[in-house]
Amino acid sequence: MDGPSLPLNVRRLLTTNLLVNRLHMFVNGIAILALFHYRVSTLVRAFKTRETPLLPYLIVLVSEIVLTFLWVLHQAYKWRPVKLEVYPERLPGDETLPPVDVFVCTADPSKEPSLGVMNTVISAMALDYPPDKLAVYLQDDGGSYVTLNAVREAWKFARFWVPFRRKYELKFPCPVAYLSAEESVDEKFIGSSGFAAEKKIIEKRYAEFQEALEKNSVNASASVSRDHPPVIEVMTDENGDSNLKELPLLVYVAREKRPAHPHHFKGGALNVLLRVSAVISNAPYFMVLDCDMYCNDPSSVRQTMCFYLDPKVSPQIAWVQFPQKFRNLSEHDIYGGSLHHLYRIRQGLDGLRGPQIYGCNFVMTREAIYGTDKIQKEIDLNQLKKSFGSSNEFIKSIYKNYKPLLPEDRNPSAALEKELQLLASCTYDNGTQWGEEVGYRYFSVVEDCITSLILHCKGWISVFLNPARPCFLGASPTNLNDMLVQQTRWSFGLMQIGLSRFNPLIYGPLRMSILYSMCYAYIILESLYTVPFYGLATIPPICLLYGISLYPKVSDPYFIAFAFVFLSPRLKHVQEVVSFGDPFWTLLYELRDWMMKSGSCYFFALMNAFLQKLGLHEANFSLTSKVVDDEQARRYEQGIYDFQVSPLLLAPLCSLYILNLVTLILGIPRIFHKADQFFGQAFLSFFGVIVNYHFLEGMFLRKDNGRIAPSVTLLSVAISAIILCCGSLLLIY
Ligand SMILES: O=c1ccn([C@@H]2O[C@H](COP(=O)(O)OP(=O)(O)O[C@H]3O[C@H](CO)[C@@H](O)[C@H](O)[C@H]3O)[C@@H](O)[C@H]2O)c(=O)[nH]1
Ligand SMILES: [Mn+2]
Repeated sequence: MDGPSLPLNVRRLLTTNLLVNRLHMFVNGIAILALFHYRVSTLVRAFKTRETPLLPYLIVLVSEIVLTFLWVLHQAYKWRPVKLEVYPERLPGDETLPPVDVFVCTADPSKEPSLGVMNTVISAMALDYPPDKLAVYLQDDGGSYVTLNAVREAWKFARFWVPFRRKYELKFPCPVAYLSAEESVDEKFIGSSGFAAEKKIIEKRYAEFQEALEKNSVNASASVSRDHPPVIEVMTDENGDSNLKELPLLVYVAREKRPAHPHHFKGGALNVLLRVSAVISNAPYFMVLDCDMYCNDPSSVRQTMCFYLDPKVSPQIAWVQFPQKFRNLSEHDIYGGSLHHLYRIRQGLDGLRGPQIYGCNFVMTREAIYGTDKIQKEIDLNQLKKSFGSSNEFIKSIYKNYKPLLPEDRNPSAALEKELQLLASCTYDNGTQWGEEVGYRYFSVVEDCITSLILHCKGWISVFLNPARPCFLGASPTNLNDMLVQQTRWSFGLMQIGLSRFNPLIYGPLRMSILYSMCYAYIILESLYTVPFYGLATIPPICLLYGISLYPKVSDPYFIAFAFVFLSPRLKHVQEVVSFGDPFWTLLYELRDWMMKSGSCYFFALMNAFLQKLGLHEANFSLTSKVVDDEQARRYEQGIYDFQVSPLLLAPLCSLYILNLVTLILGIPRIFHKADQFFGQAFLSFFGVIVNYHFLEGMFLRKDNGRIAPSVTLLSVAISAIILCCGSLLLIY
């Protein structure tokens, strides 16, 4: 018999990767040391002789120090790669599964169309989990009647969809995914006449549902309100004709919003959901979904139970994280939407303390996010109110044997209504520990990263589950502007943390291992790449123009060290991409993305974070649009860059490109006459110009709408001329 003897989860050390990684670290580390030996000795000489100008030399040195610093931090990810596997089929019977609450956040029906959001909600209701142990909450930050009506329509459709999905054990919990699937997804029942008839009915009802939502969405953007009281509605059975026991709970929540009160973006929304759900269903575990991330595999929550029902590991685990995967990626994923560059290395985190929270697609324990694991039984009520706020009912809910207030018919009593209004009010947090020590932390616009940093520092661990069949599917930005804007927002949020007392280089090592602090430090300080990027994209080309050599001659033995430090990370990249099974051109796209981020997103993130420190900039959350622009989508599909990008984000990149191109052309005579001396330096610019060929195309060769606007090109020419002049003045004379 299988049973207690068979493990629910297995952790495998990836030995080959581990060996390759450590070997690379060792060899590359030595080459870096040789490089710095050269730098320091030439600098000392330059100080004495004053032959070469010092400033350009120092800038290049600082660039190399920052690059090395980030490289060292990055190695922590590669130290101990581990893969986790789960066996949900070995789970005990349904009666032993714990309840789970699902939280979906949405903010604006004009940017996040209702049909998509409702498909996410319905897919969560249709998970393969006992319906009486599943509750789905939709938090609407738009406070929009369009969304509320859509939820009511979704509830109507779910009454048919959920039992249908369950009865035929369909592998697709999301209606639109099931109905538009190309392959035959239900061949198991294809012969049975009952199934065919039922599927027809479902198709018809889905069409009606879709039509109702379309009608309902006409005034979507006008329906969004920033000034409204809390609205909470539990969907229920007005006519008494459906069996509520077969359907998970569905609750619409719009927290109170007032212009004068900070609402803390998604972190604030999730904290309201934690409180509201506590007095309605109070499951010990909750799952978070973004509104465009539907459930693709019905077994996702069960898979997480392979950890939570394993007594050996469960007491320390705060969350089980799935990756974000996307259904709309083209073969040429030019904007790096797959995020594979992240997932390739994240295996290393499981060998340490586990992955960060990636915002959605994870199942977490309330205990961890409340911090109640350390609360003693005899603690005084006033003390608890200071932490958790004034609601007695909520405080009762943090104890194990609490019975939530919602009656079986799902019609809230007046007392419950009153409690809900209090818990979803915008002043509830005031004077409490919410956002500070309890719940999602408000400190940064990337609520996920700061919250996981703090929980990891408190001793919690997490695990990363990346099964072959994606459990959740979302939509990735398919144009350059959205990609850059999103990245700028993330990087800004991370820099908020990096510039605060939570800087993991200081905050981390006191509370967790050095290796793990390095992982956090890397993602949080990644924006620092902008420093060497600007340094190396301006100084070497300008110096080339003036015949100042910054790198060893090709005949110099030190040249090998430089060449190695340049080449070996490229080769390591090849190894990682190939062994992960990504197509070869991923190498090029990832390199381009990294350069675009470094020149644009990281730069503005760093600036804005400094400005915020000085009180000159206010943190904001620019929602990514989930509405698809057909022309842009077509270009993305064909692998053609769409440069309809805010000039602010684009001009720095174009300027750097022009600068390198021009200096390279003007420097040709020098390169040929003194190839030995200038090869390295010229190669750097050459590499940048070749890798970023799409900029050349966008500025000078393309004629379509997606090209770089001539005004931006002109502006960039001017900027690069200014950089050239200033650079020459400052550095040469
Ligand atoms: O004030 C807000 C802002 C956003 N959201 C919701 O948050 C989710 C994520 O917003 P989106 O604009 O899609 O941002 P992304 O950049 O795609 O989000 C990534 O980055 C966020 C911040 O780190 C994480 O919360 C997300 O889970 C992660 O997918 C969406 O469902 C929004 O509706 C709110 O509910 N309230
Ligand atoms: Mn999103």
